[in-house]
Amino acid sequence: MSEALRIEDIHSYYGKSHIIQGVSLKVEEGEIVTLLGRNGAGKTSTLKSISGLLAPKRGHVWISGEETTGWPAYRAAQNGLALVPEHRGIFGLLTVEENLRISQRRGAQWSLADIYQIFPRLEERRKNSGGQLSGGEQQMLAIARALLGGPKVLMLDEPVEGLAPIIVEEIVAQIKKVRDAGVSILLVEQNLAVCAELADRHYIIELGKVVHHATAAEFIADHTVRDRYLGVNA
Ligand SMILES: Nc1ncnc2c1ncn2[C@@H]1O[C@H](COP(=O)(O)OP(=O)(O)OP(=O)(O)O)[C@@H](O)[C@H]1O
Repeated sequence: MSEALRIEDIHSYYGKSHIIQGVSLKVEEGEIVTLLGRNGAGKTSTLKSISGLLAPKRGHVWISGEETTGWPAYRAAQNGLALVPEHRGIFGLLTVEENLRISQRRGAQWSLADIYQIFPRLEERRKNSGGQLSGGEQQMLAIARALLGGPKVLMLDEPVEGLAPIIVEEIVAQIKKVRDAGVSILLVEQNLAVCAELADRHYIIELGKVVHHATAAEFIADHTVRDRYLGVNA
């Protein structure tokens, strides 16, 4: 198996605040890996450090074996990295189909037909404006737009936060289909049932440091980890 994403000893700051303090992790090709932790642990800042939205002061980032450390976000995106941020970033005044068409990259492997196969609701809603969509549909549109850029690695920041259980199930199934289509995924998510269902491996981060790493089976078996690091008795 080869590595889709690797970061090593990343240190990032907001002003003088040393927020990310030496994070290392990897996502192998075809894997879904989660980054877990309490509020403020540094999960979003880690994704920003990988994508180039927050320039790390130390450490290294590789995407599909190519070092992209310090690259601006648009260049990392061209090299196969996509980030779907928490506040979804879709165009509310454009229709669903317009939102998709402006994200299409010439030569990328995803067609609109491929997208509609994974997200049939988007096809049903293709003439509606982005602003008319439910929260779950907006999340699907945000993921679909990211895919049209042809990423090798997709980073999702809390994709099911605040959504009804039935929509969560739908999005979980869609994320699996995206993985099955060959996209490797780094997932930040607070819903532990979703993480347990989707992921091959988990990293837990606390105060900007990775404090625990577990395979899917270890994570499901070891309830003390959830209590200790995540503050839940799940
Ligand atoms: N733009 C910013 N400027 C200064 N400090 C920030 C900024 N963004 C985040 N922080 C701080 O950095 C720390 C890590 O935040 P981050 O958003 O990465 O955490 P998180 O694990 O994603 O948490 P959450 O689940 O609440 O989103 C927090 O203490 C937060 O207050």
